[in-house]
Amino acid sequence: MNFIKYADRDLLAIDVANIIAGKLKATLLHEDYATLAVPGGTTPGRIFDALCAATLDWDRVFVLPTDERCVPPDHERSNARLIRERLLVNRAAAATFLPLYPGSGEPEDSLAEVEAMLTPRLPLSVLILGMGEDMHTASLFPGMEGLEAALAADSPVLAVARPETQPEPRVTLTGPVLNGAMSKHLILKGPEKRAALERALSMPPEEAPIAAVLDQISVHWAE
Ligand SMILES: O=C(O)[C@H](O)[C@@H](O)[C@H](O)[C@H](O)COP(=O)(O)O
Repeated sequence: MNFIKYADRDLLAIDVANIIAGKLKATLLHEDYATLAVPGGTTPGRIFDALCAATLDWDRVFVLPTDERCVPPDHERSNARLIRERLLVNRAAAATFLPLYPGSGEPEDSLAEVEAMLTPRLPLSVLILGMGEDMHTASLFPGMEGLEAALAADSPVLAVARPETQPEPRVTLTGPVLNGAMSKHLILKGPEKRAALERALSMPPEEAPIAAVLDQISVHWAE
């Protein structure tokens, strides 16, 4: 695990955007396309604001969420909405979005279609993850019903029951898909999350799901 500390959150956002753009460009030098998975939450927006202006062949990039809340695509808690409003604009508007949830109905009803869409585009070229103070990542929450399955699943995506701390059911990329990304980045802010990450280093993924993806990951942190 490579831990990078930034002087402030703006510098983190600008630098991570540059790093991600560089990884995408490097992938596109030798691949027909690149697949970028990004988190929801309050941290990635500033990164998206910088990344969307990067000069690269966005028309050869697939963008998907690491997880999705089961809400309509225009809902304020929708990760698809966050990505469309903050990342898939400017030059990055040329990228192709791969939704994990169609925005209505039971998530299980569309999983086969999502899996068929996603599988040919794996492994992920670049992965950005966030983490909660409870050491969840994507929608892999400690104590969640179905967590063990999601940590070890053969399928790349699973619908999971509403985590206790969340208002809606989720769809999440599974542990092996996240951990198998070619370039992995964890974005963290605040002392509480740095402490939570430290704790996770000595915990099993069933108790600290972030522990399932820490192998060869770059952690980008600012106060
Ligand atoms: O859909 C989500 O909520 C995210 O994928 C989730 O895993 C997020 O990354 C963490 O909760 C950290 O969120 P912050 O960026 O707000 O700290």
